[in-house]
Amino acid sequence: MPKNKRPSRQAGRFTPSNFSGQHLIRDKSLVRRMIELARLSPQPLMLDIGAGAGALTLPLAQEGWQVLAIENDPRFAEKLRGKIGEAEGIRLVGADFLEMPLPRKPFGVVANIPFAITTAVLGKLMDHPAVPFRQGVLIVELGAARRFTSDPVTQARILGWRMQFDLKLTEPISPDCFSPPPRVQCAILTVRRKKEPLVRPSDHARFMGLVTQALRVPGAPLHVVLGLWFTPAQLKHLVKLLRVDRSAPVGALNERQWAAVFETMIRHVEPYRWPKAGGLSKR
Ligand SMILES: C[S@@+](CC[C@H](N)C(=O)[O-])C[C@H]1O[C@@H](n2cnc3c(N)ncnc32)[C@H](O)[C@@H]1O
Repeated sequence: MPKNKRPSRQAGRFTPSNFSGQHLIRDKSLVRRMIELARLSPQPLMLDIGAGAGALTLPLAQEGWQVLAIENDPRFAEKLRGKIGEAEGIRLVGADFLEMPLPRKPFGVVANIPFAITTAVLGKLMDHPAVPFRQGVLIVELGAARRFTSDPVTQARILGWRMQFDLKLTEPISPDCFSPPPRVQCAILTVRRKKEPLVRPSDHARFMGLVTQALRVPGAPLHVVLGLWFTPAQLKHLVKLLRVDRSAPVGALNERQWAAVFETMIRHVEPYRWPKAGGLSKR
């Protein structure tokens, strides 16, 4: 049995489930749409994460991009190698994206990623602002796209991404665009690095330390949570600045308000009271 195929019981028999998320794009208009979106902020180098049989790899190269295609299933990698042949501008890596080193020069991503590792893939691209990821056009589960883009943001990790990047649920896509069709609705998620991040990249780890602790209980009242670090007088000033009720849930703050909380902490709270920097995955 291939490494990534988990057996599942179906109609009394063991059948391999599609654990690697091998839902290949079969609708060419979807490929054209993704390329159109990628052109809005082009990078010379594009990563196709989970390249499969090359539905995106080859059209991207034909449009003039240098493409780094990554595929960890050796059968697909071999098939794709044959298809690429002498085509220029494509490098194929047969590896697990989550384990491989990332390019050091700026890059974008255009990919139909396996849904099972969506958060891990996005984390590898966006947890650390020093990673030179600039923009992405990604097919993800509709539910995940909603979670990444909706307000309020109650998960520290997603908040961290949104301080550095604009994430947008661009459009829903029908499962019929894929073969075999996934059981869930899908969407195009576009990501673009902000020109002006809401927190300086050099402060990102410190910011993550604050929000990881502050959002442990997103429903807790703001004054109770922020009272861990701010004095009553500082808190009074902060609540006024944020224009919120001091009893509002801490998880109701938006990105700009979090930027203001952080800035106020750096300016007015004595460093020995700051929460420990952290909350980042390993690179
Ligand atoms: C949803 S399919 C997309 C295939 C192709 N890009 C397309 O759109 O037709 C996801 C692909 O990712 C590959 N894959 C799964 N996990 C991976 C990983 N950790 N690293 C690299 N590729 C992976 C699967 O083998 C599969 O080919």
